[in-house]
Amino acid sequence: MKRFLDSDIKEIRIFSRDEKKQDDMRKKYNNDKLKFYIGDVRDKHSVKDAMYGVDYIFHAAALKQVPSCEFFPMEAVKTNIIGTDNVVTAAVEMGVKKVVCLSTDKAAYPINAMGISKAMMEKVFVAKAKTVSEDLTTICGTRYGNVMASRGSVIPLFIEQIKSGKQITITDPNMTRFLMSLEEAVDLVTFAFENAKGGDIMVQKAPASTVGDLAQAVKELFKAKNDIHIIGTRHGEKRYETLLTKEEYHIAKDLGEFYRVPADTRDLNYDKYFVEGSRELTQEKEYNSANTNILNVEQIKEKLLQLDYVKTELEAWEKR
Ligand SMILES: O=c1ccn([C@@H]2O[C@H](COP(=O)(O)OP(=O)(O)O[C@H]3O[C@H](CO)[C@@H](O)[C@H](O)[C@H]3O)[C@@H](O)[C@H]2O)c(=O)[nH]1
Repeated sequence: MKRFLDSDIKEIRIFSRDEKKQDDMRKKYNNDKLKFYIGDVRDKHSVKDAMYGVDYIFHAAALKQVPSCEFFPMEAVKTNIIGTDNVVTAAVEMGVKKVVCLSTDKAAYPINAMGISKAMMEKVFVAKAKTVSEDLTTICGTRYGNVMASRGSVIPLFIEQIKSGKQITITDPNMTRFLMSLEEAVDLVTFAFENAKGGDIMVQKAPASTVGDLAQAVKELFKAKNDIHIIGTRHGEKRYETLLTKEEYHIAKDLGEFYRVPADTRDLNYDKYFVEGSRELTQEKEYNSANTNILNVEQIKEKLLQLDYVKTELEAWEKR
């Protein structure tokens, strides 16, 4: 938001369901460029109403918590899949120039309802992208891993546990997750906005860490003595996350800091599949949080100290 407010963009529309969060945001930014629209991606009318005169869309609306989607998978279907279809269909109808859809590493080789619904979301926008001329609407996406210290995630949880003198709960110390700051996630979305072609999924190369080392790094920063309690994995969790499947790695373009996964442009002509076959899928490796650059405790601490949230919490903790 900060980056957009400082640009020469004429108007920024926030479309979401939550009046309270919108009101908080209105007060926080206090800027006439920002306009707020109440609606729900599940309701195409409300989506369309917000799109008059709009050039670009960043579609981030989602049910994104793994456990809640596990218990209410149809809710994930409605928001993540049907909601995305509503957004991209309305965008095409309204002549929006570009739509960037935000996905997650949990959509690659998905095993939980959240990841499966996000994988379907990717299928929905890639298929739509192929039906529309890029001169009219370019539809593309990004896929990224855990955003460090995002709301409800494990870093704020560890910090709260330390502050309240509780045990630090670790699911599986050897579980790995990609680590990205919010700034890096925004860089990826901006990169996709500037460079992606219709149907592309953009992925950013990122380091990872084990959850055990992450907890240790937080403990050391806060000079905490809290005990560690191993609680076991939660509903629908994977030991490691995948940002590029083997199949995608095979076709992905390495752009330095990013990968571009282009859409399969073949058409629906079954003959070809039987007669021609296609490229050979060799023993490619996938790109995952277990084979990327794994940070050690010192490196995680360095990365944590770059986060405003952690810096503020740490200062308050040291002054207590
Ligand atoms: O008490 C806890 C809670 C979590 N974890 C672990 O910490 C890691 C991160 O967990 P969390 O911060 O809850 O994130 P994820 O479950 O990995 O999911 C987040 O990251 C995804 C990207 O992978 C996003 O799509 C999701 O919306 C977002 O919730 C995982 O290995 C958990 O097993 C613990 O060790 N102890």
